[in-house]
Amino acid sequence: MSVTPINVNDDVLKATKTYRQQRRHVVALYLLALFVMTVLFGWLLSEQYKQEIEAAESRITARANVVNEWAKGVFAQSGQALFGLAELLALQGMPNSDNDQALKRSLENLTLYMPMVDEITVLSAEGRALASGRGNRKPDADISESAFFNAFKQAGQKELITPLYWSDIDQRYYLYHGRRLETSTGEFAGVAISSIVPEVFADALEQMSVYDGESIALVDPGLKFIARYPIPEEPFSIGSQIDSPETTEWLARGESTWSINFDSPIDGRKRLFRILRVGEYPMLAVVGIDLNELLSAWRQRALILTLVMAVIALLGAWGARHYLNRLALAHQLRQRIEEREQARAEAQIAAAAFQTHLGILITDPRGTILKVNETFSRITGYSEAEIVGNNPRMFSSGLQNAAFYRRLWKRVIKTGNWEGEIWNQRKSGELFPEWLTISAVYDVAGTLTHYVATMSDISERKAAEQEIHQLAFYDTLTGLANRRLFMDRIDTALKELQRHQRCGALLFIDIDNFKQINDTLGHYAGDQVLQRVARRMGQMLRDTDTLARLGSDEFAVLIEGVDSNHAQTNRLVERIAHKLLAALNEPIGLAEESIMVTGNIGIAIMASNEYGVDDYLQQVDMALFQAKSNGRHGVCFFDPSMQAALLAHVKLEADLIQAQASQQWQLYYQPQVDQHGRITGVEALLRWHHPERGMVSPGDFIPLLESNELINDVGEWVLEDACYQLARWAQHPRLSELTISVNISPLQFRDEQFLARVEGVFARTQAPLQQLKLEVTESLFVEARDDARDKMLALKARGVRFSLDDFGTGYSSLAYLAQLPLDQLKIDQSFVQQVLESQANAAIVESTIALAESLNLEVIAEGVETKAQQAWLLAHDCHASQGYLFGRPVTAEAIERLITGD
Ligand SMILES: Nc1nc2c(ncn2[C@@H]2O[C@@H]3COP(=O)(O)O[C@H]4[C@@H](O)[C@H](n5cnc6c(=O)[nH]c(N)nc65)O[C@@H]4COP(=O)(O)O[C@H]3[C@H]2O)c(=O)[nH]1
Repeated sequence: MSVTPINVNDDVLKATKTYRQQRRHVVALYLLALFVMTVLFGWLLSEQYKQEIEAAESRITARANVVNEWAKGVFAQSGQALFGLAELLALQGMPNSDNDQALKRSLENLTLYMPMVDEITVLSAEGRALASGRGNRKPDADISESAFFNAFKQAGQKELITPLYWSDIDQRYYLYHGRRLETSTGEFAGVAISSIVPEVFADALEQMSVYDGESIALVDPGLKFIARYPIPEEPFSIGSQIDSPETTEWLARGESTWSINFDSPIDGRKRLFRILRVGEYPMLAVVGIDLNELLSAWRQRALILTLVMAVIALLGAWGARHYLNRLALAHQLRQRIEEREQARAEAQIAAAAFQTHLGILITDPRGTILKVNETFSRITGYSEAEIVGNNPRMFSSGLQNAAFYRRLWKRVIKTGNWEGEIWNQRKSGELFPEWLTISAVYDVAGTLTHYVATMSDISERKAAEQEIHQLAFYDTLTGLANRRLFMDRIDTALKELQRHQRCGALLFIDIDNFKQINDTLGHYAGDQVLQRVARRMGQMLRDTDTLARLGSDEFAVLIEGVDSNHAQTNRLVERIAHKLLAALNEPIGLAEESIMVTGNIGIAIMASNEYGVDDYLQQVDMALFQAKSNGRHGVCFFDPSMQAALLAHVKLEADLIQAQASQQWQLYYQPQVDQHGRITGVEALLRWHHPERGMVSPGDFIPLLESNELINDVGEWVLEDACYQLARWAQHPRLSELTISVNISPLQFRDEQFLARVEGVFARTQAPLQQLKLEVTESLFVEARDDARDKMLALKARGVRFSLDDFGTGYSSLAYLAQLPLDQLKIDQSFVQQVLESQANAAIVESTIALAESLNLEVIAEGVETKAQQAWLLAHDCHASQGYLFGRPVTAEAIERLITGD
């Protein structure tokens, strides 16, 4: 089934995000439009307001100017009349009581022509009224002391107008306009005063056409009310004091015009005022306009605009809301589509998931199987029809007990799921491991609806794990534990032993000459030998013991918790070790031949707390080394003295390397005699002059030389020194017949470079090779026999002879003797020295002599110490001998002296 990948969740999220963004954009756009519209309307209204105010200002300014001019005209008219009067009186001179009638008439006439002037009076220089324009009114006022009158006495003061002035006589207010009268010579002659009635201003203002809300007022500089239109209601009448601190302040500033906006102190209405000083006269023209009335049209427009704006805002809000609704609807629609897509995708996924490589089984809450997938059928081998309706118990392997299942279900009920490894049974009856997950499924109300189990067949994985484990911890050839596992087991065993105060044992088993077996019989045979040996040893051990293969031919055994008694443990382990050796010694039948293997066992008893794994490994190693060194194919327990011996061994090894470097070697020669006791030859025996130890015997260091391959170099030196000796003796008539037997170690002989090295020695020394005998041991022929034979033949061709040393101690396989190019058998001294005491030894020696005779080989007995031994040997036809009886190993010079008698 192919499934189109749908990333539904991502789409839904993206769509929701876009929707929210769009919604935010619409709201932001609407608010922006609202803001712009508000700013625009606000600006429009403020502009109109400004225009209204500016228009009103220019209107009231113009009106104030008109009033100003008009008021000035009133005073100018009065001023002209007074001027004419003053001119007249200057010409005619001031009247007296006799001639004042003409002046009175003139004054009456003047008054008649100036309706705003109530009376014109002429005062004498003393302030006494000389004549008045009001008919026969008696001049009764004396104002000589008044500031107004006295001001005219100043020559420069021509004309002066008072603010509103209360006339006690007339009980009314006047504005007195005075003019200085002068004589023809210019001296102060008196004052002509015209009394201007303030009402005239009110009448004049009344004549003016004013706009609605407009007011025109005249006040004197002391803010006393003179006139106003519209006429104010009580208590404002001429002379009333107007309370306007702002105006008082302005007056103090001395400015001539002022526009201000405040509540009128007269009618309390908020007005825009234009205030002008009326020329130099003591009067202010105040034109005001009622702001309420002025702005009523503007307010109306503002109201309309606001309404329009509100309507637009509402319409916009409605449109935006409508759009948002549409968006929401579209979003919901898209969401629903996407949810449907999601559901479809989930269904697809569920279907795909159901067809997975995992086996799936679905049950109802009672455990009745409702459905399984193909994988489940394939794993179990049951078809769906065979499974559905059953209980999963049908797969039970029986390997898990009821308690296991109880725990499993307890966990499922508690936590909702369980997972783990379980063994089940296929239809075929085969048991198999599976990894099982059980999940409880609940509906939204929390009611258990199903159980879903998924499982995977882990038998292959298990097998692979097992294989990995096997490879990691077991030896592939023998199936035994490998070094890693063995070390692990020792570690664990040691802890156990220490905890339970018991003893255990470590055994290292080394198979002798396995390398030779491998080289001569091939690796396949070698492998077979190892497998057989492993099997046999395994049969000798208990299940609790661990048998391991640590290296090619190294085996080890761990014996755990044997006993708490050390001696008891020793005995038991020794018995086991001998059983193992005996098992090893059984002949092993291979395809073509049967071979014998031998081995050595080193044992360390593990008991105390003071040693760790490494210590015990070291101990068992030493014990094995000791067992091998003993050379008896036996068993050796570790004892502390070994450690010292090993150290000594290590020291000796270092000294040997030094010995070779500084040529601390010397050859001693031991005589070999014939039946007459005549020296026919010598055996070259190596001696080591150790700077501290003195003369060291080869028995102590030859095995060490062999173990680190120094034997090749030392052996070459021995051969070379012996050959030089031969070459020297060849020059001596009484020594030229002497042979020299040189010991050749099997390891030296087997070395690939052996022939080349020997040829080099021959070439360098030019020794008479027919006088040279190489002593080889039987062990040389245990393996690579053909190779040894070939080398012998090659040397034989050069005239070299061969003697078989230590005969009778080794393998003694007679069959090969005939095939080898030998010249002499050398009877080992162990037989010779017991020849008189042991019949068995005597029999061996006898048969060796007979064998040599039958093979046409010479025979020589070594280790002859007594005449009796010599006699016995001679009686049994062994004519050649070597031993202390004839001479100990000595220097070449000593041999020469012995023979030549010099
Ligand atoms: N008890 C007793 N011993 C007697 C008597 N006659 C001789 N011997 C000793 O027996 C050993 C004879 O040498 P081997 O069997 O070849 O045994 C030799 C030989 O296997 C080895 N060896 C000595 N020199 C060399 C050498 O140059 N090369 C090699 N590869 N091995 C050598 O060391 C072994 C021991 O040599 P040595 O200590 O020199 O010991 C010599 C000699 O001193 C006797 O009547 N009684």
